[in-house]
Amino acid sequence: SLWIGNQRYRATLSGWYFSWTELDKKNREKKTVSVPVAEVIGVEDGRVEVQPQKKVEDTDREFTLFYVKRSGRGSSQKGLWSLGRTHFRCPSRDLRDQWVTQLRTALKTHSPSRPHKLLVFINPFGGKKRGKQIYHSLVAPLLELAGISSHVVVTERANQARDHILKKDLTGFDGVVCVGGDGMFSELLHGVIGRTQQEAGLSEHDSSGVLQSCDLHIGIIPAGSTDCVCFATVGVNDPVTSALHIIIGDSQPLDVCAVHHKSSLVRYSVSLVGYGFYGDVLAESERHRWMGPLRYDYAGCMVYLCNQSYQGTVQFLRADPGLSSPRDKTRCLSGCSVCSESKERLFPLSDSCSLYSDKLSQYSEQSEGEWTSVSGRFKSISLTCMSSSCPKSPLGLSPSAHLADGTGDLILVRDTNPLAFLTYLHRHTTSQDQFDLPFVEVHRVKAVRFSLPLGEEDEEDERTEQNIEEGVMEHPDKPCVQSPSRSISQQHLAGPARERGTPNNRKKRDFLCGLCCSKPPAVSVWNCDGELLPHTEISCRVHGQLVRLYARGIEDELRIWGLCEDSRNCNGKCVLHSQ
Ligand SMILES: Nc1ncnc2c1ncn2[C@@H]1O[C@H](COP(=O)(O)OP(=O)(O)OP(=O)(O)O)[C@@H](O)[C@H]1O
Repeated sequence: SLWIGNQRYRATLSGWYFSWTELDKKNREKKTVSVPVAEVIGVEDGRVEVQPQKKVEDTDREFTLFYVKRSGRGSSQKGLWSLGRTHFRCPSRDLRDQWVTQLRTALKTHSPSRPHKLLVFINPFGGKKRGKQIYHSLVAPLLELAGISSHVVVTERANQARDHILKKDLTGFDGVVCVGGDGMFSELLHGVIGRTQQEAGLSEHDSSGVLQSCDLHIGIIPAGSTDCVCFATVGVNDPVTSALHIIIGDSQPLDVCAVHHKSSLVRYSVSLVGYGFYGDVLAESERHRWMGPLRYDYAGCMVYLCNQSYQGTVQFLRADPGLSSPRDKTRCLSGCSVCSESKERLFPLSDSCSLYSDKLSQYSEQSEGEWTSVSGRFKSISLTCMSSSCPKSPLGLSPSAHLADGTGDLILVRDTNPLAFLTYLHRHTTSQDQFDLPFVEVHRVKAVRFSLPLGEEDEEDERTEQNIEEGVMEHPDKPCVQSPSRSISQQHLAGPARERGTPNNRKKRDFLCGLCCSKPPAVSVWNCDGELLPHTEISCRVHGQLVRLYARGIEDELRIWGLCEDSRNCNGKCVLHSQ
């Protein structure tokens, strides 16, 4: 027996769950709360509080249990986690000590993959510039409670986090965490992938090459103005929820798309590689950064009104249509079977029992299949390795895309009238099928190539050379990836370099001349996870499960609330994780 306040409970710690059942005066069982041991954050002697400030009252018959608490069933904030806390009173000090010891032992046994030491990068300028405050007030106390040590670096410049991961000794760290937005995540992504390839002696510049998947986990504490990767892998943008996923050592593999130009790696992407509409919107929004996050809405309207479309040829390698399809109406949710079955296909030589075994994705030219080619005028071309859902588009760019099946969804929107294109865009904000339109096609692919029509590619090369001269790209033989990061790309594409008047720079400036100019621009720009790419002719290849995030994908509400150790016998009285 344990007491919470004056109420008596029957508590059991059995295998994977710690449960407590309320008893009435006649010893009849009422509601049960059941917490998976894997979701226990900490067990402390006495009455302990951590929020708003740490307070310890060392009473000798009490202990405090901290655990993951989900927002209530049917809540509008699906996926939101908070820190649950319950003070238990035991009949004696001895029994209290036994409970604490047993719970801590269970925690060690059932949660072997929790991190012990993290390297945290805070971007003090991301989003609303609250990164430091968010970390110190909301995240650090939780890490301390869970016994996780952290080394914090407050960045002083763009790419500092990436360079640190690439060059510094990371012995002892289980994972790297960013406090910032998608740009900071991208720095960590490039650092972790680059470092892993360096250590494996592999070149990132070989577009058909095999990449080593990364053991160092990445955590995201959302504190940016765009936190799409966090939203798509956790389901909400909330620092506490993300911190709790990190603490319990959740592990979500993620496909990564490597973007190459000729024989050089340009960048890695996890959410969107987009040409045409999405490229133009980013380029236009970069010119209005002073507007803050509103710039995206403004740029979206302006680019839509310009009604541009672009000529080009898209070639792609289809993924196996027998495994899944972008129109099969499924959703990639936590524990997705398509993604878990893909592991064996992607890493047939790995020891399936070990999450951390050394593994190489098994791409080979022989098994690639035939390239399909589509030419024409496109309003937009998008490749996404995940649904890319976000608060504005809850189902995302491709609602049935998977996080970790080694494929991406290629969405081709052919030239059409402005009203039809508006219908396509609008459907992203509703549950209507955006692919059920005659000018839209979607393919599940492993690789994509894009080329410009004859006559356009010279100018593209000219720009490429100019960018290389300006230092956007580093030498291909250099082992680490040179990402044309936000700052660099802004500097060289959106910033002063654009104003120099080369043919391409002129073209860039004329994005919005469709309304008034007789000769609209022939070439758009690629948007790669919110960065402008310095090249137009690119090739993309999806590397299955290349990195791992401290996340678990979006949880299926029905599964969570229906999941209970003995749900068949509890007659609905049983609650997994208290509300
Ligand atoms: N100390 C720093 N000074 C300037 N830039 C930085 C610093 N630290 C990180 N950065 C860069 O700032 C960029 C944006 O950061 P982040 O993604 O955290 O915020 P954000 O508000 O979501 O960004 P944005 O709105 O520009 O997309 C990143 O690409 C990162 O490289």
